[in-house]
Amino acid sequence: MNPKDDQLQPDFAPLADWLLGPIRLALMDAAMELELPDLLTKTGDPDKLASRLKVHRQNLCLFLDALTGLGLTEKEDGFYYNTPLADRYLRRDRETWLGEMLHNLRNIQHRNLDNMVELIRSGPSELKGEKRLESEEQWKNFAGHLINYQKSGLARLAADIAESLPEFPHVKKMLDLGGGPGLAGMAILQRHPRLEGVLCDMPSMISVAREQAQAKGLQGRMTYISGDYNQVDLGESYDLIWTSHALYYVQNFSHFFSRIYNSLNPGGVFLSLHEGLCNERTFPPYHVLARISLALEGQDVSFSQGFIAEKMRESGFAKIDSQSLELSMGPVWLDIARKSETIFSAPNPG
Ligand SMILES: C[S@@+](CC[C@H](N)C(=O)[O-])C[C@H]1O[C@@H](n2cnc3c(N)ncnc32)[C@H](O)[C@@H]1O
Repeated sequence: MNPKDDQLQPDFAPLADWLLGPIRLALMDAAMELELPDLLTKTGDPDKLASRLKVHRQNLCLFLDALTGLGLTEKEDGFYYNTPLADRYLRRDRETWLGEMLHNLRNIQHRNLDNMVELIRSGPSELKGEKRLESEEQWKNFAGHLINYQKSGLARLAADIAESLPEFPHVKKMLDLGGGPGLAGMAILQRHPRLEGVLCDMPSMISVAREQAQAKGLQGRMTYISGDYNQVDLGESYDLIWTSHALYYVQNFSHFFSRIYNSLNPGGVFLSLHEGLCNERTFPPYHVLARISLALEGQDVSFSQGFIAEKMRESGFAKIDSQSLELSMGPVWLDIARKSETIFSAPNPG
């Protein structure tokens, strides 16, 4: 073999790195179980931490050193502090606490790791109840985690996107379709004092959303459509429809998008934020890996790139613009569908 050939071989660093995946997760889990991010706001002294937690001091220090390697703590002169990451997302007293979301997503994303080979050999078997993605029971259990997820960034993103539309000053009525606890739609409402909001979701989510609207003082500006969006009347005279990560349960896209089209006023805008798999459904890796457990059990629901924009076009929208956005949980496509070629942006919103 030519010695130069050896230099052309790939490094095995990725394989070595994959071994660390379960270790990283176990460290984060243990930190949350010990409620360390909360405790570290009171003291970073390992002696005090060990005595408060009633744990083995030396092992606690080894563990804290590893958390520092992971990026959840910083260490200085033997004292430990939360990094901004741990401080914002792993403290239970923060409204951006993601503990429940991480727990729920782990249960979904990892649920077939132990029987992966069996699923590859035999294929999916029939799924019942809560395990089915369209089950209301499942979404009911996820309401709390969706609240914190939306507060951690999605709500602001939705409001930024809506506000950036030239039509926004003239928008009077909007629909948040499959909006869960509704904080994305409510954030849009908070950017526009005359806007009325409608939220469509399953009954159990609607009751959570009512509480959220009340807490924000938006109860007088919100109404609700409770039920399966394939069946219920979606309402009419919208200027804006927002939907994110919610179209997986649509039974007939052509029919559904025609209903959306008809529910919009002339000049209305339909915004969709969903992933778009490409490279023969192998990319982006985040979505492909995060959803392999679901896909193997027969729930391969991810959208392919361009699918939603194509359905928008087919249902009569005159102008569709698509752009990709980097979110914390993988890249997504924002598809903006307009009923009219010309953008409605009269000079004075009145
Ligand atoms: C992944 S969550 C997304 C929530 C929110 N749009 C977001 O981006 O955070 C999916 C939402 O779709 C709702 N959903 C699922 N099937 C539905 C259906 N058939 N009709 C109405 N809503 C549905 C769920 O209750 C849940 O709130």
